Amino acid sequence: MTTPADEHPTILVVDDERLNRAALAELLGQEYRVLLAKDGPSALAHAQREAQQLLLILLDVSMPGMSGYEVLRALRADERTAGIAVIFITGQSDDAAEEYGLSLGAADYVSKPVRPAIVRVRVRNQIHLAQQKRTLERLAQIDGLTGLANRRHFDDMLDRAHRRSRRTGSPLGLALIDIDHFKQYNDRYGHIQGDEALKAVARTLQAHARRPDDLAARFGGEEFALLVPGDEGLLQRMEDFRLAVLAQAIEHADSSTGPALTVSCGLVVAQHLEHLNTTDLLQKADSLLYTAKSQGRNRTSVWLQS
Ligand SMILES: Nc1nc2c(ncn2[C@@H]2O[C@H](COP(=O)(O)OP(=O)(O)OP(=O)(O)O)[C@@H](O)[C@H]2O)c(=O)[nH]1
Repeated sequence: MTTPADEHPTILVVDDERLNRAALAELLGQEYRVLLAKDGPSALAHAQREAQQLLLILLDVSMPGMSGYEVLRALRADERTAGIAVIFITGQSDDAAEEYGLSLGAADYVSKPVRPAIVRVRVRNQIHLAQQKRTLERLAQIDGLTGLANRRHFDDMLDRAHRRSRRTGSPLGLALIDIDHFKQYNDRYGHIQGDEALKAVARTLQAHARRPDDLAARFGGEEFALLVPGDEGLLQRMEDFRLAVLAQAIEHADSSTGPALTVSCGLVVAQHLEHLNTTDLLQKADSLLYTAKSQGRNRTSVWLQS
């Protein structure tokens, strides 16, 4: 599995001395994309903007204004930048300073004047570790069977989207989706074929999660979820998705709903989230899903908050 950070590992060099920045850029520029910052505030701005690509920061300790220690503390306090590895570069060579830097969470420590070969190896080691960490983080968010986001990741993203919508007043769309008569499907065609049907529905759902902030997830068993910050056309999209599953014509001879595999959906679009927490939203979507099931399945039940 590759991520943007694997293809373009990015390093940020932060040093108030132009010559030091230039030397490190030259040393590392062949292997990495190197960004430069001359002080703490611009380092933080770079880190926030490039958090997806940025794997490592080489951080000078002594800088006017904001010290490297303060920069590291600010990085750790922001969830977007908290996981970025930092190597301190410093002219101070006493043990206490080194111990202090490492205790703040720096991955490594390099003394000035820098020895190029040593810096190159230390950087390579940290980049390797950072890439492994990102891969594990990605794997921990993915459902192994379908490749969609798993329940844990979905819960995190729902939480985040809910906070954002509360703050901005923008709508939040949430759909829960359940395959109809899936027990009978497994009973007739077997569990392996059942897994293939789950994967087919997952692919169709993913194809309908088009915008960068949309999230298609496996909610559990034969249930899926779609999270859509904003509400642009969500109802239409759910209907398109439901009909696309039907159009795949996956034979389901034991379904009382029809000859092909179908899904039922419960859809909520909420805007005033002061009195609706994430559990309320999920419960609402779940009860709408139940309504869709009890009204005959292969349909979408909707609640649009006005
Ligand atoms: N093949 C396969 N089946 C699964 C998986 N996870 C859950 N299931 C099956 O999904 C079925 C869910 O059955 P029920 O909850 O009774 O629901 P249903 O038969 O779809 O009935 P309705 O929801 O009322 O239409 C069970 O038979 C589970 O074994 C999985 O990963 N693979």
